[in-house]
Amino acid sequence: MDCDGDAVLYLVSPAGPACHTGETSCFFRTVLHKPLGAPENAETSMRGHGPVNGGEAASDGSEATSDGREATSDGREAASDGSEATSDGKAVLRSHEQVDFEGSASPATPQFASTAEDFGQGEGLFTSSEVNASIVSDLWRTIESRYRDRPQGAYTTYLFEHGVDKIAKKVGEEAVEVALAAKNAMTGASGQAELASESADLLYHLLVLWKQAGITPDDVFEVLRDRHR
Ligand SMILES: N=c1c2ncn([C@@H]3O[C@H](COP(=O)(O)OP(=O)(O)OP(=O)(O)O)[C@@H](O)[C@H]3O)c2ncn1[C@@H]1O[C@H](COP(=O)(O)O)[C@@H](O)[C@H]1O
Repeated sequence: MDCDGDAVLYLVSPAGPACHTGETSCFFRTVLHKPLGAPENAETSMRGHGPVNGGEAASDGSEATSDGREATSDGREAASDGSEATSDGKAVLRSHEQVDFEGSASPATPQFASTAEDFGQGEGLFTSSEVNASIVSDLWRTIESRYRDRPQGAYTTYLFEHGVDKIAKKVGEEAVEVALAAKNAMTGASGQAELASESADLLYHLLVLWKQAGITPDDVFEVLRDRHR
């Protein structure tokens, strides 16, 4: 409850989509902040789909963007230059609002970015890695819900039901597969794709192991932060 007793904040776990876009929550975009020391008038970036400033629904059920442009039928939004956002349906939005970091902002026309270059990769501001890293927190939330709800048929439930020995064994197997894939990756692009895939398997099983053993990604990230020079 807040200081004057007129607002209560509940942390809930939705059973299904709570957002009109079909997302579990309305808060599915990631905002990347300007790094300390970056120049004045640096831009903020957002990841997600749907209108930036709460556009109104069009008659066909699609949504208009804040500047009146209409979303595509599959939920993606058209960019001002006619290009569309990412093919996985998660358009990448980039607000060109000028932010002075004293709290005031002057609105400008929102534009839509779909490539790493659009995010300023190479400019030292925002990288696609920072944007993509949000999948780890999404995956962690799913793993937590599997631990809590144990839906039948889910592979994560299967792992939790078999316990720490099974999960630790899977982590060991996946780690060996990563090591072998790394050897192949040295000889070409297909090996690199295999390494990326095996690494994803390892990361997933590692997150499941953390959950089973009672630690969180934050516990690990704090260790990394402490070590970082
Ligand atoms: N990221 C993953 C993920 N990565 C790998 N795997 C599974 O890990 C297994 C690895 O394959 P293996 O051949 O080594 O293992 P297996 O023979 O299938 O299983 P075992 O009998 O050896 O345990 C495969 O079944 C993969 O599907 C994953 N399973 C689930 N997720 C994510 O976890 C979330 C919840 O998934 P469910 O619990 O399945 O709903 C979703 O977001 C998924 O995308």
